[in-house]
Parts: sequence; structure tokens; C-alpha cells
Amino acid sequence: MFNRNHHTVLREQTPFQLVNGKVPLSLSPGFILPQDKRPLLSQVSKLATIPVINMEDEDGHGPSSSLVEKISQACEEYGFFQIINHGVPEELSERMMYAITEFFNLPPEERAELFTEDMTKPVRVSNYCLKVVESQLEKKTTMWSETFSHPWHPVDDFTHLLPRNPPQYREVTAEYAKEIGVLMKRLLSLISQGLGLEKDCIQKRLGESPRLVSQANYYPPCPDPELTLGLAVHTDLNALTILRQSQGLTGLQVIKDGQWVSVDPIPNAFVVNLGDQIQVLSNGRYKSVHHRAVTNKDLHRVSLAIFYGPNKDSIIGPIEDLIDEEHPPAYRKYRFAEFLEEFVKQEGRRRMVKEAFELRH
Ligand SMILES: O=C(O)CCC(=O)C(=O)O
Ligand SMILES: [Fe+2]
Repeated sequence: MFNRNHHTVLREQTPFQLVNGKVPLSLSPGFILPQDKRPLLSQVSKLATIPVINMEDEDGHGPSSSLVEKISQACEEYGFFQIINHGVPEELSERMMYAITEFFNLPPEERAELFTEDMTKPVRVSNYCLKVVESQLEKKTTMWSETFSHPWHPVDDFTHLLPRNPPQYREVTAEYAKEIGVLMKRLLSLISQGLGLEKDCIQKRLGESPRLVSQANYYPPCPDPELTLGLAVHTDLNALTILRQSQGLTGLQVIKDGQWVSVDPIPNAFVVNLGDQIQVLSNGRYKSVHHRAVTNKDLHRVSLAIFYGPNKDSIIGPIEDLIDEEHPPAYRKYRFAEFLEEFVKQEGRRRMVKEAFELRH
């Protein structure tokens, strides 16, 4: 159908131009992080890794306790895991990743039609940045990436807002969203069971018409990956993320026991991670863990994160069954819209969103 390697080589011949950049991308001062925010790549663990879970691990009568247990343990200890044999056809995921790559290969003027700095716009191309205060002055560093985000369900409500180019984009997105939706519900159910709750408990708490957003990230090759980041250190703000990443290239790193660990791609696997809302719902038992994306020197990398979050009117707080004398509520209840407001307020700074809702005992 297509030759990905050939495609990659072609792409790298012309330097990437960011959607809002006037010249081909270069490592100018605006992209260079302050010393203490640089990734220190030599200190990333070469040994540690995150769990890999086989989703076919069932006993024929619904999920085997071992699958629920494995997921539960990964959620408590890592907040991150990879899944294999998840049921989403590899060919479809590859077509989706190819369409995303083609989108970022469009001329910058064409991508610019969707560029906005308004984070509340449902369909948008943007650049993230990191703001740090240095000797009382705010320094803004642009991340070495471009992102494209939009809702992924219900398809009919937003397809007309999606780009017409590449020509297959709308159709592949609809097909992929359907498959990911099935997987997402299955994972939410397994996670509920892991907490000893009814299968549909978390999904119900997140509410009808949940917040369903996809975010594609494009990381051009970077002359010096030590000086920049593709995405700054963050936790995901929604409930659950299913991420696909370019095969054969690393970039995603997560914190485990105070050390950065690289999440290397496994053929046809997805990376699953918990967002802030599951940390709150589980009363802190399951973790929404800090992660970042580093850049690569020679090749561009693409990742596609599919988020599942609460309806903006849902009330989120620790689930009552998980509260007792030994485990008093760690967070106050809030409307999810309130959380989103806090998120927007903190954007670009060191994100401490869920901390704003913590209860201290
Ligand atoms: O590129 C990656 O692997 C990380 C993406 C990510 O963390 C995100 O989109 O929230
Ligand atoms: Fe993330």
C-alpha cells in the first residue's frame, strides 16, 4: 500500500516548518529550555520498563481475574502500561498514523487554517510552550512539536470540521474512533473491576456525552535533543488515554520511582495511561503519572493520543465505596468544568491542576 520508510526519507529532505513559524524550523533560542528543565538523557533508565499486558488473557467467562489483577497492579504501581492483542486491527491503526503524518506534511499555510491559541476551540492545530519564571521574568519556551486535536465521537457532529486533506482523513478517523471506543469501554470496565467496583461504575461517573478528544503530536527531527522537549512534563487531565506511537522510535518517557523510564514501542501495541480524573475517582489509589516526550535527532516521530474524559457537568470526586476511616477523601468534589478552568489557567506553567482540589487531613 505504502512504504513507510520511503515516506520518512522523503519527509526529512525538506526541513519542517511549524504552522505559525515563518521560516524552516531551527533550534533558535525560543526552543532552548532553561538549564534545569532540560531532559538529561543520559540519566534515563536503560533497564526499567512499564508492564506489557496481553488483553487476550481471558478465561472464556469474561475477564479472568488475572487480567483484572494485572491491570490493577499496573494502575497502582505505574499508571502506565502497554497492551497487546487488544482487538484493534493493525492495518487500521497504521492507516490512521499514516493519515496523521500526511496531515502534518501538508504545507504550513494549509495547516494554518486550523491554527488557534484558543484552547477551547474543538478543532485546532497548536504549539505548546512552557512558561517558567526566571529572576522574576517569565520565559516562554516553545516545544519542539506541533499538535492537532479534535473530538473523536460522536462522529457526525464534527466530521464537517475536520480537514479535507489528506483526502482519507475523515473516513479513517471515523473508522479508528469506532474501534478505539470499544477498547476504551473495555479498559474502563476492567479498571472499575480492579477497584472492586461494578463494571460500569467509572463510565457512569464520567457521565453521558463524555469529553472525547484526540491529540496528534508531530515531533520533527531535532539537531540537539538534549536542549529541548517535544512535550513538557505533564499528567493527562482526562480519565484515560490510549496512545499509538511511531514504530521503531522512542520518545515517550514516564516517571517511575523518581526516575525517567523510556516507553519503547512494541509492534501493534497501545500505551494506556490513567489521567487525573481516575486518580481522583480512585481516591488516589490509581496514579496519573508524570510523563514527557523527548525528540529524536534524525527522524520525525508521530504519536496519537485518544482521551476519554468526563462530561463537563459531571461531578467528580473520590467514589464513596473507596472511602473509609483509613482512606479519607483525598480530593474535594468538583464539576469537571471547574477542573478544566483550572487547567486553562495553569496552561504552560508547571501543571498542578489536581493538587488544587486536594483535601489535607
Ligand atoms: O508523544 C507521546 O508519546 C506523548 C504524548 C502525550 O503525552 C500526550 O499527547 O498527552
Ligand atoms: Fe500525555
